[in-house]
Amino acid sequence: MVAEAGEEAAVRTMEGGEEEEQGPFAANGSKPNPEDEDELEEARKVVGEDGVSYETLEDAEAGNKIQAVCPMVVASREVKEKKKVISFATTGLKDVYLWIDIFGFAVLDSHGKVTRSVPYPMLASWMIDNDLFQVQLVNKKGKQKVYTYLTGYHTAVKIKNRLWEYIDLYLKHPKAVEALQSFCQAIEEGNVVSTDLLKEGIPLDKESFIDESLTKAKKIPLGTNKDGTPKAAKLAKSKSSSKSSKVPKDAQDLARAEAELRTLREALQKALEERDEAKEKCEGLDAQLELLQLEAKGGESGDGGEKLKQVSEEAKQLKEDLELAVRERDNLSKQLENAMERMQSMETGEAGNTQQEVLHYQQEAQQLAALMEEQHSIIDDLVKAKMDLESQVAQEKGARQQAEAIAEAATNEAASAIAAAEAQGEQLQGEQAQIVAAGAAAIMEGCEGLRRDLATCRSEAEALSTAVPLMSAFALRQLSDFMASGAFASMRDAMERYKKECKLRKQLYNQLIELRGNIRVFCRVRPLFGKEVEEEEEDVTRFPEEDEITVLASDGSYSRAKTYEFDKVFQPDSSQTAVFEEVAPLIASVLDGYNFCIFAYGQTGSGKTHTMEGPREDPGVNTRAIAELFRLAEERGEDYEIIVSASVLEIYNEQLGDLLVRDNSKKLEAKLAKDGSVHVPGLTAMKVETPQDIVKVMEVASKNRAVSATNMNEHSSRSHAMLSVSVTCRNRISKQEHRGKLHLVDLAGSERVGKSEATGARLKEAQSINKSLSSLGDVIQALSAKKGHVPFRNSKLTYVLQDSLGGHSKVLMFVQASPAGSNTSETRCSLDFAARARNVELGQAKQNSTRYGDAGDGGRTAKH
Ligand SMILES: Nc1ncnc2c1ncn2[C@@H]1O[C@H](COP(=O)(O)OP(=O)(O)OP(=O)(O)O)[C@@H](O)[C@H]1O
Repeated sequence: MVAEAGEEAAVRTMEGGEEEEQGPFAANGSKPNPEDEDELEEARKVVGEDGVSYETLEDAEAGNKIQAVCPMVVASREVKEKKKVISFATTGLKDVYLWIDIFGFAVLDSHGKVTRSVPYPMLASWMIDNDLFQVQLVNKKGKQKVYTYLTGYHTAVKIKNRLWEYIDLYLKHPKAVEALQSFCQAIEEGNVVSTDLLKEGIPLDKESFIDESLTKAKKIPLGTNKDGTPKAAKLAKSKSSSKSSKVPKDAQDLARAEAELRTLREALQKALEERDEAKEKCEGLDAQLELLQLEAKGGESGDGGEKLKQVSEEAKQLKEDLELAVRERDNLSKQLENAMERMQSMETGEAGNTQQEVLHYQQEAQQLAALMEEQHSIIDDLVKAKMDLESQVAQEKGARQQAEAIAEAATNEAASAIAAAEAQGEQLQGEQAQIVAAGAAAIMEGCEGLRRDLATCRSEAEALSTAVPLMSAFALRQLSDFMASGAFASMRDAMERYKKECKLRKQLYNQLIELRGNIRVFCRVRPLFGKEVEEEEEDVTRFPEEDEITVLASDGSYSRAKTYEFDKVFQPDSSQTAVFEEVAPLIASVLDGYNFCIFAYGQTGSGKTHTMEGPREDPGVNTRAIAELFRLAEERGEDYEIIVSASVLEIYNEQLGDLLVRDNSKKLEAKLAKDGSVHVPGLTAMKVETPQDIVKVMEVASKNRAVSATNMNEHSSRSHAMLSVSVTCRNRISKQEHRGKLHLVDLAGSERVGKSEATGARLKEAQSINKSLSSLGDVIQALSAKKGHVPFRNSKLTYVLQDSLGGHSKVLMFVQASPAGSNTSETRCSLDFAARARNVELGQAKQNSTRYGDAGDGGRTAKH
């Protein structure tokens, strides 16, 4: 067999090279095209594995030509039409197509290449068992080989149906049956079937085949052939000659009909036999009756009367039996007639009906098959899904194995790394051990030295322990001798003298600065608080000596440290009382008719208000100063009459305001009197008779003071506030009157505009503050440089402070400082300013003293 030979090749071989010749199974007689040629050429090269295929055309020509033709004709036709007749999957194979024809079956791969083709004669048997399609082949030597294909149930059913479809078509087509019979017989006998047989064969184009088959099936009754012989017989013959054990469906139906006919014939035969038997019986009875009738006639003459009666009854019975037999006979005759009729009809016209029935059954069977197919397609899908899952599982397994292999490799690697590390560790341990040993040896040596030292120390200590008591006793003796001697007394005297000297020196210094009229400067540093503590800010202030302060760099280093000396330096823990103690001695001068100005300078939040005003429960300088005034006045006795009044002036945005009236929109102007004193016409002055009165005054002023928030301090004062207390002290006896003024000024914050990040109204405030404070700086500068012109008029602040800074007043400045590192530069600016101010010599203060009645009292009289 030439399993690979294509249709054209096969025909050529058989026809002796007639290329134009078309094989009998060529689809509609179409001519082959070059592409088909290529495909077929390709197909020829494929070698079957079963040992029954032929490799070359020569082989085919050498023998068994015809056997090669049939499958190849079918195969090439299918290849040509590129039909995927049946597809199935086998392990390791993809897109393999299997198809079966009446002449055999072939297997194609996805490219349409024939991988195996088997002619019908070699197909010993085939069967479909669930998902398996099994073919048993037999080669020329009679060797059997079984091929099993995994098809899926649905595919298996397709295979079966297709096979039956072709067989049905062939069996319905007389020419096909003839061809099949001759073909099979020829092969069975080992003859080569002539090509003419195939040439004369019927086309396998399915559509035309079906039409033609059905037309012919109508025209040619199945019961007869063209030559008039009963077809069943021929079929039986063909069936017996075929190697296939399968019986066509029509043949089965006809066989069934034959069997039925046979049964009916047998029944008819039986009925005829029974009829003959009954006939015989009837004839016997008639004869008996006749005889009896004769006997009856003779009996009437003698004692034959009884006998006649008996015979008559018997005859009556026999008659009844006869009638029954006749009915039976008629019945059987009728049955026989029916059977004959039925047989006749079967033999004549009912074959068509049977055919119809068969077709009907076929249709039903097809419908059932379609339903089955549906189910099988679902099952196929499930089988496919299962296979997919299995392949996935296989993949997963592969991946897992790979992962395990990687893990194992990693484990091995880790193990070897650990081993290497251990080895290295051991080596390192060895090295370390050597180092440790060397170190230990050195330490031991050191210890030995220490031990020696210790022993020396111990011996020295022992020596000392004996010496110390002796020495102590000696020292005590010396001390008591010393104390008993005049040296100790003189030393104590010296100490006391030294203290007196210091006090004197201070007094002299105070007198000196009094004479010079220097501005006294007290520096007060507040403690770190709130945010500064939370953020752990650096405290950049140090106090190396009394009344000295050092400001470090903002990071707390001494790199840019600067030390200042002031008249007094109050550290953060200084109390309000301690601060006022230093102020108190200066207050008395107010009662003596001197002007005294205390002002607090410093950046926002540095403690100006705290020092001047202070909280109610721990008041600052203002309250304490007034209280001191009243205390001093009281101290002076009833000879003195003290008249005290207070006013509070605000300078806000270069405008003067009265803080003792709620509506301070009234414009105020400072006036400089001829005597050099400054007064503000229209400014409210409140009589103060007790220290508590001044507290009330300050509360009113505090409420009216312009206060707004900035990002430097939660309640930053944005204006300068000046509490002016006028004190008139009259001596009732001498009629001497002293008029002194105490100005207590809480300046606005001195921080730079840039840092306050103020905008809009706040910016204007800051600019005004800057202007007044820089004017103050200029005034201080001019005063310290003893310049002829002092620019008091440059700002409202300096103008108002003119009578304090202009030479007739005593001035004390509190420079307030923050210890926080973030405020370092502001602190330095303030301290630099204060240091300059301290150098200012205002000259000796002028006492305002007149005779009683020489000048107006300017206030109401307070009697003590
Ligand atoms: N010596 C101090 N001891 C304890 N707390 C202080 C001290 N000095 C200032 N404070 C506190 O620091 C905060 C700021 O002080 P204060 O209002 O007096 O600053 P300021 O210089 O007057 O500010 P502004 O220029 O905004 O008026 C206040 O809460 C105050 O109680």
